[in-house]
Amino acid sequence: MVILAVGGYDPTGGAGISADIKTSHTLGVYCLSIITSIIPQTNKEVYEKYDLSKENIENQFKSVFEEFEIEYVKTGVLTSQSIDILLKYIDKYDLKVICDPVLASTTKYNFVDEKLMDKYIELFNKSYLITPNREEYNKIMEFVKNKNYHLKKDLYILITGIDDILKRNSTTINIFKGFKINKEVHGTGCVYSTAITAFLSKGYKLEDAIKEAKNFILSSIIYAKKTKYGYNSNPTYINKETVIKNLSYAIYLLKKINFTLIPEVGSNIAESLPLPKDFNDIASLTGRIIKNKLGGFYVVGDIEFGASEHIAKIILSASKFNPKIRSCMNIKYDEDLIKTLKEKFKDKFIISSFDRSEEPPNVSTMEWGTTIACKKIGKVPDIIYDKGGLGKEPMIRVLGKDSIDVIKKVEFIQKIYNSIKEK
Ligand SMILES: Cc1ncc(COP(=O)(O)OP(=O)(O)O)c(N)n1
Ligand SMILES: Cc1ncsc1CCOP(=O)(O)O
Repeated sequence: MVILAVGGYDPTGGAGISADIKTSHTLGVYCLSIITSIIPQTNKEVYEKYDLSKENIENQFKSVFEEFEIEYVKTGVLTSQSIDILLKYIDKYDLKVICDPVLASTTKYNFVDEKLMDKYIELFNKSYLITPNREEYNKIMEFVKNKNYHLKKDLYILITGIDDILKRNSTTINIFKGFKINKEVHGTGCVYSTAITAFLSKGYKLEDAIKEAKNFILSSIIYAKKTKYGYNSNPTYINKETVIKNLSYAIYLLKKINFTLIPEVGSNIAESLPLPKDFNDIASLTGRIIKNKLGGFYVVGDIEFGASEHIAKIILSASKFNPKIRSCMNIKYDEDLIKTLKEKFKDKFIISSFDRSEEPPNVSTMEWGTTIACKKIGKVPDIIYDKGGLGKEPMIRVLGKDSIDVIKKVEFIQKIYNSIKEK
């Protein structure tokens, strides 16, 4: 698959063409790119907008269309010159244009004047989809009304926000629910519209492309790159395939460990999609990891979503404190082990716990215990343990960013346990 991104260049890589290429590459789609303007900026301000010449943009278009067959084009920051050229190519190659009408930067630098707005309306009427945020949508509709312009009836308009509204011919077709994440990530809009374009190029129907891109953008916000003045887009794709592959490899690694920290109830390891809503967003073994009679263990069952209850509840609670924590495994409790980890490895493991005797009535122990353990230290620990209760085995739970991370922690913990027991 190939898409073309036409937009501005942001040297910090947060927005513009850099964000488009990162997004497309992450989604396995080859991204051609045409630069309209060079826009040095930070998360505090835009320094300038240097527009490339008509001739240079003409040659950029000429090169990509000479070298590639192109169906989908995503646009970011545009200039009059680049719109004039693009309009000709739309007609010549019957291009499907997804136009992200970037009227201004989040740092309030205007990219568009009235003359350019006229050009944008012309482009909208030759586009497949436009993806304005709510503010951009209102400005566009006010401009259209004031100038007595009209938008073509078959133009899809996705008004982006926490929830996104898909319209066509003034009719709402669908609403895509989202999450409010308190993190302003530079380039989010660019990444989102490019992700939609990439999924369309893979053959997704529009509403499926939007849905998948919405999930994608949440991961990219969660894993955004921290900068001096904010966060930059860091397109990250974690889907069911990613989770199943991680768990499969984690179990492969576990089998290479002399793993003996298996509780009587057995162990399970689980990993979730980003921001899991329920058990169905979390994969684990359908069985358990259980001891065999030779001092080793069996891995029982397959990897399936919705298979875990106890570990899933731990992940659901932990991810509310830190959405980067997507995996957990329960292992056998040992007092000396916890004591040693606390005393000698506090720089490697953050440890917290809960006491079952303090459990209030009518709660889920795993949800309540995990929440208590996180609140106690103000973050999600690497290890949550409890000393058991009436008919309840004491337990250690190891948490991490994914199941491979968890297994590597378990491997280290097992080595510490072995060294203690050898003494
Ligand atoms: C070169 C360039 N392209 C696009 C933008 C807009 O990015 P941002 O201001 O972060 O807005 P969203 O992408 O989040 O809508 C830019 N600043 N520079
Ligand atoms: C029984 C039990 N209790 C705490 S973890 C555990 C094993 C894993 O349970 P599940 O497979 O329901 O996550």
